[in-house]
Amino acid sequence: MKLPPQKTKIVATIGPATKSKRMIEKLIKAGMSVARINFSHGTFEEHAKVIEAVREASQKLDRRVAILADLPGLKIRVGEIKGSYVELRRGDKVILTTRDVEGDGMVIPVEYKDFPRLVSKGDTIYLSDGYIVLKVEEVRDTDVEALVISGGKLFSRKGINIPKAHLPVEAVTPRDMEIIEFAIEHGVDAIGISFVGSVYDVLKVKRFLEKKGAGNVFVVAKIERPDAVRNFDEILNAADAIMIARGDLGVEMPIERLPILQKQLIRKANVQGKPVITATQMLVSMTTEKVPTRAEVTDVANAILDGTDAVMLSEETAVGKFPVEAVEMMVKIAKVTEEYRESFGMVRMREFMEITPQKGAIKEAITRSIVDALCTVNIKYILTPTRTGRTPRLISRFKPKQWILAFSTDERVCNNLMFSYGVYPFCMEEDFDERDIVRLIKGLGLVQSDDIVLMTEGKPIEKTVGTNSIKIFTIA
Ligand SMILES: Nc1ncnc2c1ncn2[C@@H]1O[C@H](COP(=O)(O)OP(=O)(O)OP(=O)(O)O)[C@@H](O)[C@H]1O
Ligand SMILES: CC(=O)C(=O)O
Ligand SMILES: [K+]
Ligand SMILES: [Mg+2]
Repeated sequence: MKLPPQKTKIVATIGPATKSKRMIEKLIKAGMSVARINFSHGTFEEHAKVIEAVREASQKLDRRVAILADLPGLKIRVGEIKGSYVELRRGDKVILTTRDVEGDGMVIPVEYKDFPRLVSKGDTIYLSDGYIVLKVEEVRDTDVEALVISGGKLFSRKGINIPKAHLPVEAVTPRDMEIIEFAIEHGVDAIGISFVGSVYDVLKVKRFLEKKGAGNVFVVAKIERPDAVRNFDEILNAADAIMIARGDLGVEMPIERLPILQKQLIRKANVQGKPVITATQMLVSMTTEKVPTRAEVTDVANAILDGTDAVMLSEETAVGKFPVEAVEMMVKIAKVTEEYRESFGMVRMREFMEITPQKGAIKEAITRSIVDALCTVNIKYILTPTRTGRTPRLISRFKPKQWILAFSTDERVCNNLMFSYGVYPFCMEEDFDERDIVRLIKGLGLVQSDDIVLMTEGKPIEKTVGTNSIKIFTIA
């Protein structure tokens, strides 16, 4: 077998342009690692079909794909607009209303009953990730009258941001809980919590999952409001992974702060060994064009150099004209860029040692010592038997140039390793041992006699102990 050309993981949002089996197969072949379903759009019926199609295609092609269910959360949205969009021009007066109407040029429905209570005269309202800007002129019972400051095409169901408004503190809504139940029933691997405000949002979802016997579902905390940035350390600690959701974050905070914030959040997630997804507008011009802009290509490359585990596509694959090309483009950028990060290992480790406290876990010491070994011996693969996925994730944070082959008996653990840079998971039979691993990778042609590999172990092997040793050996 051949391992993928790139170690960076690719999250692709499935939508109208890609929900068919044929398109999902194409995305998988192109390199999609995670299929994201945005529950802000579409119906349960559609989503159930997508889930089934992803599982079928993944099985047919023998390529592992995780499924991420992204919750709507607290986002206020525009309702349905006649003919799917209206063109708003600078100087136009519009009425945003909570009345149940279909939108046209003058009247725009808003799907949030308390909307008029959130704004007052003079406030700025952003539509469609900040693409359109309005200024509030008058607030009435169900209506908000506003002036278009900066115009553009406004499509149905686009987001509304009012950075000044104080939204309810709890980000996880009753509707989100219903979606989580649906997701569990349909065997989704991971849940993305939108607009996380504090650690309690993460814990609420975690507790619910545990109660439902789905404690192994991955919880991805989406960082997209200032509260989440402020409470980031606690959120990171409780979540399994994070997403830098730059779409909303870039409206809720001064957009010019994004680049540095992205680097800071990625570094913190790396130190903790939690996968991080960089999301939104990465190749957005490919929604309509076959070739991305130089700035977009550079953005993808820079996110990888920052240490992101995964890069994400939204409208590019959900509604775009070139979804397969967008995934292929990310693969190409990743492949070329990753070659230039080799030397990061030691530098990063020194930084990590300065940040992490001395009273770290045994795994912490073991995974650090691997970096040293990789610099000393010509090691072909890092082999990690794992129960929870923790060990391969702790190694992945150093972004080694070797693949980390992970071996687990748990399908869900394998799927969730699809979020981690450079990790290739294999699902094993119960009670597998070192010989089974070597037999498997030899059989697949990944290694030959005389190749040197590094394996992490929990000794004694018959007991449930965490990883506490490494072994470097030559394949017989
Ligand atoms: N399942 C779907 N059905 C229809 N359209 C979709 C679907 N998923 C995504 N889209 C379209 O692709 C666009 C980009 O997707 P994306 O997931 O970034 O959504 P978003 O509306 O910007 O909100 P969010 O902040 O929740 O990500 C959406 O605005 C929507 O127009
Ligand atoms: C992905 C997402 O929710 C955002 O960028 O806002
Ligand atoms: K969402
Ligand atoms: Mg968002």
